[in-house]
Parts: sequence; structure tokens; C-alpha cells
Amino acid sequence: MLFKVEMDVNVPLDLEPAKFEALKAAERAYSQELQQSGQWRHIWRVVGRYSNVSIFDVADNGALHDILTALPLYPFMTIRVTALCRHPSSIRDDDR
Ligand SMILES: O=C(O)C[C@H]1C=CC(=O)O1
Repeated sequence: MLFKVEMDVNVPLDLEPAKFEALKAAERAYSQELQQSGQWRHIWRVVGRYSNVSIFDVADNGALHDILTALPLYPFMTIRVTALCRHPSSIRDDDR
């Protein structure tokens, strides 16, 4: 199942810089592992914001929930999820 996921990150100003760097490194590793597995299909930075727009391809709603709540930066995120399905005009065989 495909989902568009929008993530806004809001880190408290008093978060210790070393802790923030460690969280970002863990987030990057987790994200890249999921991208390698094909579950995190795309990620884009939203220009001018500490936000991303991503496309996930996962088994079901529960799988996406588990992935998102395990993000190291999850406690500092506002997340919006939109379920997607194939557009009848799509020429891409993997859009389902
Ligand atoms: O920077 C972000 O958008 C937040 C998060 C999502 C993936 C990642 O590496 O960091």
C-alpha cells in the first residue's frame, strides 16, 4: 500500500546539541535502511522548512504506524498521512 507522509520536525530550542546530532544520525540510518528495503520509496525536503514529503510502500496501515512511531525524531514530529492508490492515467507499473 502506498502512502504520502508529510513530516514536520520541531525540535525544542533547549535540546542538547550533541543529543540532537545523535538523533539525526540515528534517523538518517533508519531512513536509509527503509529506503534500501523499498518501504520508504521517496523522500524530498520541503524548501524553506524542516519538513519532508515522503512516499512509503508498506504492507498495511499497521506497518506504516510501526515505522513512523519508531523514527528517532518521532517525539518532535507532526505527521500527516494520506493513503494513495493508482491513478488510471499512470504509466508506471509500480504505482499501486
Ligand atoms: O530531516 C527530516 O526531514 C526528518 C527525518 C526524515 C528522514 C531523515 O533522515 O530525517
